[in-house]
Amino acid sequence: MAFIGGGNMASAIIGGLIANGLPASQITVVEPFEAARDALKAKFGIDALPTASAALAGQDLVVWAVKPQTFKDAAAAAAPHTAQALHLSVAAGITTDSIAQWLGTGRIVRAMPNTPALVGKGMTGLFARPEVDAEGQALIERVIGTTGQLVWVDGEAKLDAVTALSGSGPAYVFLFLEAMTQAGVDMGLTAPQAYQLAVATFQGASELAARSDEPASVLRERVTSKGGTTYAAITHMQQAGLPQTFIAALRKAEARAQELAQEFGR
Ligand SMILES: NC(=O)C1=CN([C@@H]2O[C@H](COP(=O)(O)OP(=O)(O)OC[C@H]3O[C@@H](n4cnc5c(N)ncnc54)[C@H](OP(=O)(O)O)[C@@H]3O)[C@@H](O)[C@H]2O)C=CC1
Ligand SMILES: O=C(O)[C@@H]1CCC=N1
Repeated sequence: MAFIGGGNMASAIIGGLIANGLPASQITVVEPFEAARDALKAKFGIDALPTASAALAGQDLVVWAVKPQTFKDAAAAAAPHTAQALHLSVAAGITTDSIAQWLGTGRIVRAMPNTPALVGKGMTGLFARPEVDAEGQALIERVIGTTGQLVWVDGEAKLDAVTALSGSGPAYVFLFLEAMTQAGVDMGLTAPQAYQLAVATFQGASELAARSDEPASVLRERVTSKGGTTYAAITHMQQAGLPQTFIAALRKAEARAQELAQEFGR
């Protein structure tokens, strides 16, 4: 298989594949940025190519891990060498109609992964065009399955929702971690203590939610003793409009995904 673009997201998927036994020798990467090529060599022993070439011919699967802004140019360079392959794109916003036009094939799956894929805890939304058969979908599941969980969506527009929720989502969690750590420091904890408390709280609460049959609202109520500390904090958050702000923020991310399709699509 080949990767076009060898940055953050490509490294996350390559890391999962290698950890699950795929030899690095079976992975070809095209990456114009020298420092990124050096990182691939150091991390995985992969000698990435600086430009697309005939070395891409005969690949079963080509993973597109370039930024939306550079997809069209990267496709123009690689398309002549990849006509036979199944294609997997992780680019935010870029529609499979655009990709099909650039590559001259409709055998495309669009994915929206997230960076916890780096530690095997990724969450990926997938959409397959009708041209992709069951065998192709199974291959994609084997590849993405090495990075964590996956879910297929039945309409391509839903991938913009996946992008807003789980694709960008780790950044929201990190923002909360930053704020909780700051609050801990303000209250007299050391920064490492506050950070450990915040990270462990997210880990524990997420695990509890994942294992519970009850909705998050019930789990929240169980923490919220009447007239207690949690009540004081949650009431402040609700009065400050935090839930509505959060929902509106995700809609901004969804809208930006739609804009990317307009700006950088065909
Ligand atoms: N980061 C994230 O959390 C997520 C990202 N994505 C998507 O993944 C894609 C990649 O993002 P990310 O990995 O963060 O970005 P990176 O910038 O880390 O990686 C993209 C790499 O592609 C290289 N590149 C640029 N042009 C070409 C080309 N013509 N041929 C081959 N490679 C090229 C870039 O080099 P150079 O720097 O020189 O331009 C860069 O190293 C994006 O489309 C993004 O929407 C999806 C889900 C989550
Ligand atoms: O911010 C972005 O555009 C990409 C897509 C999802 C996460 N990072």
